[in-house]
Amino acid sequence: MISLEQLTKVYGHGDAQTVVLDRLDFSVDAGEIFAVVGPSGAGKSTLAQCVNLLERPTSGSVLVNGENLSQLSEKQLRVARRRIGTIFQSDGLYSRRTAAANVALPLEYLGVTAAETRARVAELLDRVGLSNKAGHYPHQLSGGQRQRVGIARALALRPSVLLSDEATSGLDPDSTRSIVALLKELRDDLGLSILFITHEMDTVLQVADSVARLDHGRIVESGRIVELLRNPASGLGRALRPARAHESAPADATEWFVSYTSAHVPADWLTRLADQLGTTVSLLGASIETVDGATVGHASIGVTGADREHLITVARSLGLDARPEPAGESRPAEILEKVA
Ligand SMILES: Nc1ncnc2c1ncn2[C@@H]1O[C@H](COP(=O)(O)OP(=O)(O)OP(=O)(O)O)[C@@H](O)[C@H]1O
Repeated sequence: MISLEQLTKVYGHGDAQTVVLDRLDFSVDAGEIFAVVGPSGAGKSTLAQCVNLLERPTSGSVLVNGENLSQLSEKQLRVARRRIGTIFQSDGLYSRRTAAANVALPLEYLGVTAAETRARVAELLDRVGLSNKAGHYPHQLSGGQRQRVGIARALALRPSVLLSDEATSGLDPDSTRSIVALLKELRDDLGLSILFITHEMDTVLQVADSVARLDHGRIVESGRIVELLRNPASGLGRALRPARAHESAPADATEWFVSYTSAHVPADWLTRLADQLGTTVSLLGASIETVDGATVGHASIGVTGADREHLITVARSLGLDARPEPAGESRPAEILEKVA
């Protein structure tokens, strides 16, 4: 488990002082993938550097399994850092070393015997699905495969925390999906706490259990993905929803956004809504996602001439959260860009 307590990083002095991370408080449990998203300059890279103590926090703490890393000497830190495996956007592999030799590096630094190293490297390459590429050099591997070698190397010292800093950025969608699947396997099989820093919201939806949005060094919104998706008032929830194909509402209709958990609504909710309101309801766009085993639906509907409060009440009686689509509000795709 990794916990940040009031983590603060300030660069510069006096008038030139910049608060880059401002009292961050959150924990990533064992067996949890926690994503941090935010616009450029929000402080994501600084956060990654403070978490593995490459940068010392100005104040506040980073705790791994209860041990406060921020108070350790450099020498103690070198040992403590073994508990944090890190993967970056650039795979950081040595081009003159084979995949196996790259994975072996942290073990060599520690003076692990050659026989033990060979066995551990074979196990790690098997873990990331690359047993057949052990003798390949980085330039002979795809971007996704290189990233897998990087993950195997990050796991070499059996960390309890994996820090992923834009590790899927720049990968094609298939490679991203395969890295996402691997990270989930590692979460489940090894009980790793994974801190996943990214600017890609669609990857967050695929990989994370929880997410926090960082802006100007502050966490402005956070929560479990499933809760955010269910909450129509959540900005992160809206940004996380896949962009929907979307019709325009008829000229005499107002546009509403509804969200629901399938288990709690009748399958014919649209018909019932129209019946109970005694008006025309048209479906403009919809998407359904399965998150944490729950099926969460979202729909944009056009409603002709219904009273606002009455509509909300009727929708609620059917298990739907309804709210008017604010005029001129960005579509999810545009919100995604803002978050990115
Ligand atoms: N060594 C430094 N000295 C002074 N300011 C810094 C230093 N490193 C980062 N900053 C400032 O901290 C802020 C956050 O930078 P950071 O690189 O952490 O953001 P980011 O969210 O990772 O951005 P991006 O997504 O563009 O990489 C920026 O305003 C940056 O200029």
